[in-house]
Amino acid sequence: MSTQIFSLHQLGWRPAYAQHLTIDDFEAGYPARVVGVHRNGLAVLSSQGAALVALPPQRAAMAETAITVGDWVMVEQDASRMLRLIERQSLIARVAAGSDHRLQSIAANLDTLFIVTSCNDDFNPSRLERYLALAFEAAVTPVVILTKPDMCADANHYADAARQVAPSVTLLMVNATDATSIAQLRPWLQSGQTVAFIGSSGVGKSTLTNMLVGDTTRLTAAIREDDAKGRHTTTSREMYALASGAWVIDTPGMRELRIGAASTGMSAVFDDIETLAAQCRFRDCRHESDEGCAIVSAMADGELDGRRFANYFKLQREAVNATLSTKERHERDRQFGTMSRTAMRAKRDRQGR
Ligand SMILES: Nc1nc2c(ncn2[C@@H]2O[C@H](COP(=O)(O)OP(=O)(O)OP(=O)(O)O)[C@@H](O)[C@H]2O)c(=O)[nH]1
Ligand SMILES: [Zn+2]
Repeated sequence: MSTQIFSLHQLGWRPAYAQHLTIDDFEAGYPARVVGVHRNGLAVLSSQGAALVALPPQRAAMAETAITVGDWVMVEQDASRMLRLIERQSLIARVAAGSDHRLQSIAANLDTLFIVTSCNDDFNPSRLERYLALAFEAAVTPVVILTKPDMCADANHYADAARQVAPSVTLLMVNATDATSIAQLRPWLQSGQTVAFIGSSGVGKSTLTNMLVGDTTRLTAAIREDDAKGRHTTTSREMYALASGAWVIDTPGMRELRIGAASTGMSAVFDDIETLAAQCRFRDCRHESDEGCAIVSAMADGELDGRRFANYFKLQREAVNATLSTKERHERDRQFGTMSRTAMRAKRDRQGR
């Protein structure tokens, strides 16, 4: 079991968390940060050290969706049992696979989301927009990292394209294999800061984190702890400390993110398009013909990239889908089913069968 003890401040505690707690809360328990979520409880770190705490019975069933890595919880004094979840400052969630489109928590209380892409074929403005919308929706500050500038003849071409997509977002060009270059990340990696890396396979996320972990013992290593019945259990952590004192959240869920109901995030990334849409002559403009449509006219003038508008449309559709209730989705699927059956019948009729 890890013996390192962190202060609340080192663990990322902020005064804002205390605003939602009462004196009674502090008398009953103490705050702890969730570093792993398991079927039999939560792996937490607090100023008392590492522990595996049980979930209250009503929480256990919904633990996987309700509490996530990075969360702050109150733990009962002496009982190793979670009392309550402390209100989050930010939350990355995704639409769960399956038909009910539940929102599933992935990572909580992040300060920065590093969006990693490379100066090569991986670079894709639409994917960048998707990740940016996700960060803004989660209330996390995005920072774009362009890796492999050393392997490309014209890295500035990629940097310009990234700036065009997100003029107000910080962009760093980082050779992930070079410690001097990685030092550019320092302002976001101060003690108690929590970050995550997102991006396609092979863009350099592990290279970056491995370099940043430095000499300290990597805390992702499984730790052995006694569970409530005195048995040894092995728990793995999905949040670990960097040499600088910052925390990295690295959960499997981070690698499979789809956008959810992201209206705030969409507005932050596509404010240019939403401003244009407000100038269309008709309030319900579908932006398809040039009759008083500010968007069609901006595309014709070359002021708005057709690719960007198409991606806005696509993400918007995904976001709407995510907010439909199961009943509405069934109704839509049923209508679609009727439509395709009618089409099939028409086709058979035409073929004289
Ligand atoms: N020259 C150079 N090589 C890099 C850079 N960033 C990453 N690489 C190399 O690219 C390869 C893939 O990097 P990884 O760190 O494994 O990529 P990843 O994003 O963690 O990939 P997954 O684990 O599959 O998600 C490794 O061989 C790295 O050494 C860079 O900035 N410059
Ligand atoms: Zn329009």
